[in-house]
Amino acid sequence: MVSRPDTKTVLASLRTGIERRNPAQPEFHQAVHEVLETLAPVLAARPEYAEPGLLERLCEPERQIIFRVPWQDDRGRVHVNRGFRVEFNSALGPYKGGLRFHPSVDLGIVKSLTGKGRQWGGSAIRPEATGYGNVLFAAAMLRERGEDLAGRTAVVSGSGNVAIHTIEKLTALGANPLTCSDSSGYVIDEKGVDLELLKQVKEVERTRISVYAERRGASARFVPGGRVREVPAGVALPSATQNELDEDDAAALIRNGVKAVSEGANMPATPRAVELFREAGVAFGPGKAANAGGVAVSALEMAQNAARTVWAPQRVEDELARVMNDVHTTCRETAERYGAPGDHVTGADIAGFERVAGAMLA
Ligand SMILES: NC(=O)c1ccc[n+]([C@@H]2O[C@H](COP(=O)([O-])OP(=O)(O)OC[C@H]3O[C@@H](n4cnc5c(N)ncnc54)[C@H](O)[C@@H]3O)[C@@H](O)[C@H]2O)c1
Repeated sequence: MVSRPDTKTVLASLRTGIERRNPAQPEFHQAVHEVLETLAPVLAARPEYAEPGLLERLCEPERQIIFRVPWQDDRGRVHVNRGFRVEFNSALGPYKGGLRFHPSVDLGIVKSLTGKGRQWGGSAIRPEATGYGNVLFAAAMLRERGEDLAGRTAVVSGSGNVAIHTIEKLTALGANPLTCSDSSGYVIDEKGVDLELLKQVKEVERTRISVYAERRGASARFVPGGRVREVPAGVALPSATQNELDEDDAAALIRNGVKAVSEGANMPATPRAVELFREAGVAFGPGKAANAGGVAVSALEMAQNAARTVWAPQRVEDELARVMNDVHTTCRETAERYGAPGDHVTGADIAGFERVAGAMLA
């Protein structure tokens, strides 16, 4: 009789194979590793998932396209960059995507982003929804523990699309966002970030975040090269870029009593930082669930287009709130079902996996 290798051995050999086949793609390795780690209980409970090469297929994109992006700078010089499109898995229907323009972009980063099933939303990205949705997810995690977002201080990193709308929603729900940042450092504003001034500096004038502090007056100061972890707060919403929050940041946030951390950016917390939050019992919202608001509103937009109707903004916001609550409930219930109550990382990974794996097997 041939004995089956145990789940741990299957996952370890899969991981080694993926690293060998995809060299020099650390973000992709990180994304795969994070998910595989949480799948052990579902593979042990449902051996059929391990049989038909399902995991191997899930970890290999259906198609990858690398293409030329010529562009002209302000002096009229032409540059040639590379673009990447990764179509990972269409088992649940059409691919969903976004656009990222950044010097760090390569194939490994693109492979680590973008895949969300229909239960998380749908196709492209709408501006306010990712930040709004992340705040709603953080609020749901706090509610689950009998706590409230209103009245809490928050640290937000970044000052782009996600950060700005995160700050807007925090303020609307009665929390106090104290910080925003860019790659030059961060601003702390004791009175709470002034959204209009931030938009003027970043969206209109497109200048450095230090200009915000120069104009804001006594309540704000700019900390060059600093990291928002230095600021004590009840909630942290990293909303800038991948791997911006490392284990030292996590330790400082935990020491300062953070209650909830929710990822607005994709993979902003390093694996070790996530581990520390989970060990410390901090409510942690993984980006694959917490920042799904953008794709959710895109799906709502498609529904309106198909019905040739336009919903009032409030209706879209109400729908977004419903979707984010559903995403949170799915994470919570799945985590409970697999013996990890309160662990939204496990809940999000297993719920997403079950959905895609089920469709592929069918
Ligand atoms: N826009 C969306 O709807 C959406 C949806 C899901 C996930 N995301 C993810 O959220 C993140 C932010 O997206 P965005 O649309 O706001 O991008 P953006 O380009 O509008 O903003 C990024 C911000 O991060 C800042 N930043 C970059 N590197 C930094 C660093 N090292 N330290 C501090 N600040 C830094 C930039 O100055 C900028 O303000 C990305 O990881 C993106 O993939 C965005």
